[in-house]
Amino acid sequence: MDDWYAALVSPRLVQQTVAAGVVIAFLIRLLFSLFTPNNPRKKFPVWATIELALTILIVGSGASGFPRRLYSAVRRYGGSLFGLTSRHQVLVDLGGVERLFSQPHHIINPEPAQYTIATRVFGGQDSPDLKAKLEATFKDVIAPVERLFVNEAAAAALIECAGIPEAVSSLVTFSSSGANPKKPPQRWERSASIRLIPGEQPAVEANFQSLIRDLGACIAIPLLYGHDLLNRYDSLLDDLWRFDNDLFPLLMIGLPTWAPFRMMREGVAARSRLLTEIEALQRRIDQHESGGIVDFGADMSDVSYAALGRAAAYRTHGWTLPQRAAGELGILWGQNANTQAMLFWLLTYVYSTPGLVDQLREEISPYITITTTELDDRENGSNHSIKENKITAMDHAALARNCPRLKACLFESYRLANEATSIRYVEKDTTVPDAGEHHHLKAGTFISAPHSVIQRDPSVYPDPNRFVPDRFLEEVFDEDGKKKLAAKYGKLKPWGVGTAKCKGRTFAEREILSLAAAVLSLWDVSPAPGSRDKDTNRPPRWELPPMVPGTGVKKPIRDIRVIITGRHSLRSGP
Ligand code: HEM
Repeated sequence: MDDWYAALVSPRLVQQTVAAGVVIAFLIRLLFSLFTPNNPRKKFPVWATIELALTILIVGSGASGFPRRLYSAVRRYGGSLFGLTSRHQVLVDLGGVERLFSQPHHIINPEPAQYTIATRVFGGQDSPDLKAKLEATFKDVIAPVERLFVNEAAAAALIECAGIPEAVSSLVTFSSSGANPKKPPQRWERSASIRLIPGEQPAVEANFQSLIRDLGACIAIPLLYGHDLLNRYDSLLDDLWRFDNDLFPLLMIGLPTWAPFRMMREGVAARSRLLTEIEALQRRIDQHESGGIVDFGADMSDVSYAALGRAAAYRTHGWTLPQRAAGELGILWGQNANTQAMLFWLLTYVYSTPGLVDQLREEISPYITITTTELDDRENGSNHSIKENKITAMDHAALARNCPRLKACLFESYRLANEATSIRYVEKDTTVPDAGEHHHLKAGTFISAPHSVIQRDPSVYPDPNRFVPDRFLEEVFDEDGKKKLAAKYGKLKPWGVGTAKCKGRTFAEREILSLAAAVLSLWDVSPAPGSRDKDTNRPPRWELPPMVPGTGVKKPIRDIRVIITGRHSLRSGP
C-alpha cells in the first residue's frame, strides 16, 4: 500500500505541481485584484476552490520545504491562515475553528457556500429569486434532515427498518452451478460485472466498489424518499454516481456545462435525468400531501418525514418545482456520496489487513444471529447440497455501542480516505484568535477549513500511510470502574464543524457500522487473480489502487476485482 502511495506523491511530482500551483496562484491573485467582479449573491469564487486545493497540496501532510516557505511568504496573513487575497482564507489546523464556525449565521454564514454549490453544481438557476428563497428557507429545509438523521433515537429507528439483514444475506445471488433463475440479481449487483465461478461452493467475481456502493445506496435512498423512487427510476444509481464522479468536480472548478468533451456531456445528461425524476417525485409528494390522485398511483406511504418536511418548507416559501429538484439533488447526493464510499473503504481495508477480519468477527458476533440452512441444489444441475447463511437478527444499537474495534477501523478509514472541508462566509468583521496572534477578517471574506490536512501528517499520526486502527483506541473506565476499550475521534473531523456540521452524521455512522458488520459476518472476500498472478501461479495479493480526490471522500482510481464466497467457517462448522 505504501509503494503506490509513495509513487503517487513522489517528491518530484509534488514539487513540480506545487511550483506550477504557486505561479498559477500568483496569476490568480493578480487577475482578481485587477478585475474583482461584483459578487452580489456572495458566491464562493471558482479561483477560491483552486486556491483551497493548492493550499492542501502545499501545506497538507506536514509538507515543508521551499514551496511551503514561498507560499508562506506571499500569503496575506500568518499563523494558521493561508490565502493570497482578502476574499478567501484557508484555515489550516486552526485551534479555535470549532468555536469560530459555531457563531450565529449573521456573523459566520454557511448559506453562501451552499447557494454556490446549489447553482454551480446541483442545477439551480442562479437568480436573485432563488438566492432570496434559499436565505428565507435555509433553516427550515435543514431542520427535518437533522431531526431524522442526527437525532440518536430517530437514526436508530431508521436503521432498524432499513432491511440490512435481508439485503446483506443476498449481497450476491448465486447457486453453485450458475445464476439462479428464481433469484434475479439484486439491484446492487447490476453494475458490479458479476461473474459466477463454478465449483463445489458458489463463488462470484465482482467489482467491489460498485457492489458495496450500490448496496449502501439501495439501503439509504428508500429511507429518505421511499421505495417507489428507486423502483420507478431504473438508472438512478448510475446517474447519481456519474454525476458525483464526473460532473461534480468539473463544475466545481468552473468548467462550463457546454465544454465539448464526453465526461461533461454524459455528466450533464445524468444530472438532467436526476432533476427530472426528482421534480416528478416532488409533484407526487404534493399530490399525496394534498390528498389528491398521485401520478401512476405511486405508493408514497414510506416517504420519510424529512422529505415531506422539506417539501412543506419549499411550498411555504414559493419554490418552483425545478428549484426544489436542485435543492433535493443536494440532499440525495449528500446522503450517499460520502457514506457509500466510506463503507467501501472500510470493508476494503479490513478484508486486506491480515488477521483483522477474525478479530472483528469475534467482536461483533454477540450482536448478529446467523442461521445456516442446507439447500438442495439439484435443480441447478448439481449433485450436492449447498449451505446458505442468513442473518436472522441484528442488534444495531449494540454494534454502535459495544464494538470499539470496528469503530476504530471506521475512524482509521475516515483518516485515510475522508476529505471534509467546511466553507463559510464572514458576514461581519471578525477577529480570529490563533495561538497568541489575532487576525482581523473583513466582512465579505470566505473562509475554508480543510480538516483533512492533518490526516496524513506524521507528527500527528505516525506512519501515516498505514492502516492502523488501534491508533483510535483508548482505555477508559466504564460505570463500574472497569477498564474497557473505546474508539475516540481525537483530532479527526469527518463531519465538519460548527453550526453547519453534517446533518446526517448519526445515521451515516450507524449505516456504515451495521452494513459492514453484516457483510463481515456472512461473506469471505479475497482479491481476484490478476493476469500477473495467472502467469506466475502465485496466490493473488491485495493491491489497493491509488486514491484520487473525490467530492468528500477519496475514490480508487479503478475498481477492485474480488472473489466473494459464503463465509468459510460457517460452511465448515458443525
Ligand atoms: C460518511 C458519510 C458522511 C460524511 C463524511 C459527511 C460529511 C459532511 C461534511 C464534511 C459536511 C460539511 C460540514 C461543514 O460545512 O462543516 C456535511 C454537511 C452536510 N451533510 Fe453530511 N456527510 C455524510 C453523510 C451524510 C448523510 C447520510 C446525510 C443525510 C442526508 C448528510 C447530510 C448533510 C447535510 C444536510 C449537510 C449540510 C449541513 C448544513 O449546512 O447545516 N450527510 N456532511
